[in-house]
Amino acid sequence: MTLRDIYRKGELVELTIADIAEKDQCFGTLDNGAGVLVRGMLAVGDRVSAKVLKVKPRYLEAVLDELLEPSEDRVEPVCSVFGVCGGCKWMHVSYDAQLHYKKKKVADALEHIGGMHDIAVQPVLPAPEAFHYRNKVEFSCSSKRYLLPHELSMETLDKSKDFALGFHAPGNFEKVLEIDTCYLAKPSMNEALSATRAFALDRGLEPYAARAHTGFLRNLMLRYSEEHDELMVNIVTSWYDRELMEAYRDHLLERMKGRRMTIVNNVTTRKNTVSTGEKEYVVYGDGTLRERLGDLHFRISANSFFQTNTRQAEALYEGIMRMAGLKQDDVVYDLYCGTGTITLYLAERCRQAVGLEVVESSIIDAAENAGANGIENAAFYQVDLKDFHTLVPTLEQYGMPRVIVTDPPRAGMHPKALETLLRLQPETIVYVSCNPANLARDGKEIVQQGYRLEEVQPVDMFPHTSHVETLACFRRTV
Ligand SMILES: C[S@@+](CC[C@H](N)C(=O)[O-])C[C@H]1O[C@@H](n2cnc3c(N)ncnc32)[C@H](O)[C@@H]1O
Repeated sequence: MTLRDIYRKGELVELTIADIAEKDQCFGTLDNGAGVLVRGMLAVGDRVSAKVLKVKPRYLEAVLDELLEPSEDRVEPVCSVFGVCGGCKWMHVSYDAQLHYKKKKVADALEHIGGMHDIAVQPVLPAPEAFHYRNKVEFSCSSKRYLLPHELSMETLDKSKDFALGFHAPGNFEKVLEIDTCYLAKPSMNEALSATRAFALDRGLEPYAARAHTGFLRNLMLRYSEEHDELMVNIVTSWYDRELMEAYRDHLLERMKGRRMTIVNNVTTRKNTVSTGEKEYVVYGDGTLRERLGDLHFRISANSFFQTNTRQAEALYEGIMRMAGLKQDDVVYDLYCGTGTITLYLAERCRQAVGLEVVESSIIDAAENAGANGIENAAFYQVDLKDFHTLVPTLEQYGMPRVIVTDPPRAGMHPKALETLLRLQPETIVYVSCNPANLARDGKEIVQQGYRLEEVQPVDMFPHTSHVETLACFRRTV
């Protein structure tokens, strides 16, 4: 008998959740041994009833129908829109349990995808703050409000359902869920959110309609400097209206008296929902923030890349430095260097650091950051790393790198970039990864080319989400 002979779509099954699975799903087995992938806000140890969505040849796909007995790992989520907003998928489990499952995620990927057994993954380095840790949050404005079940019947919402400022409902490019307080954002960001909403509603600002590509107010992007307790408010609109922006400035300054801030207006006519404007107007202050990481100082503009959890970024970078084990005379490459933060950390401890990155504005920021910090032994090159090999002859002027740090985007390294890295045969490779599966895939190749995976240190940059950053140190054995 196959599973298809036993189960039907829509049928309810009862099971205990045994493990986490890909794509924020969980896994469990039925009494007869059949495996079930379950969607929903679940915790390992929950006893649930789940509705079958698909019967696959070897397992079932199901969705949570009812929580029968809660897991001991469960805690009360602090956020009233938890479960609807896609931002914090793990807010209902204790922080200790989150760390445990993040470590397991890394260990499982290394074993099952990377074929690397007996790797001692270190306990996850916890974040110093579990809430209000984000230094950048981006809210969207929409003419279509995503209504919560209890709001659907509220007549008072008739008017305000045509305006929402918050986060996109998961998988919905059009509808936005109103957010009053985001528990990952800094308190001053929540103040700016509510002040902006009040201004927009009072002035009757037309919210952006994604499908029709009409409307004025598109996004509210907020950044925060820990060093100066200063906020950057970046209001993204479809066109520029100077008088209105001046009124917005006065409104924010009045509503948020005593808060240090700078205000910019990015204007974009593009269809996509990215907050990068085609033109930027500085409305108040100088339009940039200053932030410190370790001994280094950075200037951050509205559109530059910067690690989102400032304090934990320092811990991450300290971990990289420890694994890199630099000597005074070393040459080190920093692949996918963004605005050069890691490169500059490295440069302080070696003879020459070289940062490589594809985005031109990031390379310009990186060179400026080097100058502002008085660092002369850091060089930056703009390159798509799949073409890394074409740059190698130019880089020979610095000498061979003993250490290479690589911090690729979620997709991991391009095979040609990895091939070039391995051809350079550095003694040490420090791989910084935001995706354990791709770390395992690339790690497998690195190990096959004569390296030993010596240390794996996961770092929690994003509490209450399932994301985990990992540092992996590979040393050449031949
Ligand atoms: C995870 S971020 C690393 C940022 C930086 N290391 C830091 O700590 O701030 C990945 C970086 O890779 C860059 N990138 C993405 N694809 C690339 C490519 N094909 N070649 C070079 N850089 C790329 C992105 O622009 C981004 O800055």
